[in-house]
Amino acid sequence: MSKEKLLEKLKGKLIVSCQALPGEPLYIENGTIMHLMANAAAQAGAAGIRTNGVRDIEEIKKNLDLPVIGLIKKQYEGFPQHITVTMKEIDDLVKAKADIIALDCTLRERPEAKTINEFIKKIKEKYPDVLLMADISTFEEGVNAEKAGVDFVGTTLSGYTPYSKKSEGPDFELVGNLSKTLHIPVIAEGKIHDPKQAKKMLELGAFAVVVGGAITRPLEIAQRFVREME
Ligand SMILES: CC(=O)N[C@H](C=O)[C@@H](O)[C@H](O)[C@H](O)COP(=O)(O)O
Repeated sequence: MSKEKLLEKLKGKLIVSCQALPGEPLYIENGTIMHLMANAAAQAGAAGIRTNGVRDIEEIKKNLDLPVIGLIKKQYEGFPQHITVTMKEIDDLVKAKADIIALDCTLRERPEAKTINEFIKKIKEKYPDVLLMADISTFEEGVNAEKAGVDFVGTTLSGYTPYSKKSEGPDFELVGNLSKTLHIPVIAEGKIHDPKQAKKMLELGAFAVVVGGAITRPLEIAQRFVREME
């Protein structure tokens, strides 16, 4: 799919993150049901899917004709990043035909390439046509990712790095500031728990909105009910 087509499909729309990691109730050792989650999202009118790992990307792409943002969660000893950290994961995601590849674009030191800018340069040299979504946690990281040449910036990691803003809900301020400043699409992601919050993200200038746990993680949803009723 061309970049123009992809942008047209995703603009102003909902992207549903369908992920289950080892240890989570919907994770299956020898199989997956994430494509069923993705089918539900598609039936509801979502415009894209975000998912983890080659198996789920391939399974979802077999079933649906929607753009897939792919990532591989894997941590390397001595480094804090966990979303698409080395070229091995990029190679696997390209092979799995992810339409967009999401990767940690924080400014922390990483394995292989010393900096994120070096890593992005290497990826674009190896795969000139690949589309990259920078998962960032602060304004500075978003600005840097745009300069480094990514195609989308997502607020995925706000609240998940030791130095980023901690709050219960989504980071409206970061989405608003990045949308005003960057020239590339900003994707609002992280802790968006109800439709009004998603709509507000669009009003703040977000290009598209990723919602994960509030739609696809039943444990998380049930916990919110239980906590509220205590
Ligand atoms: C921090 C991290 O590892 N986030 C992951 C990134 O892919 C996913 O576990 C989240 O579900 C996703 O970002 C969507 O966010 P939320 O589930 O809050 O709607």
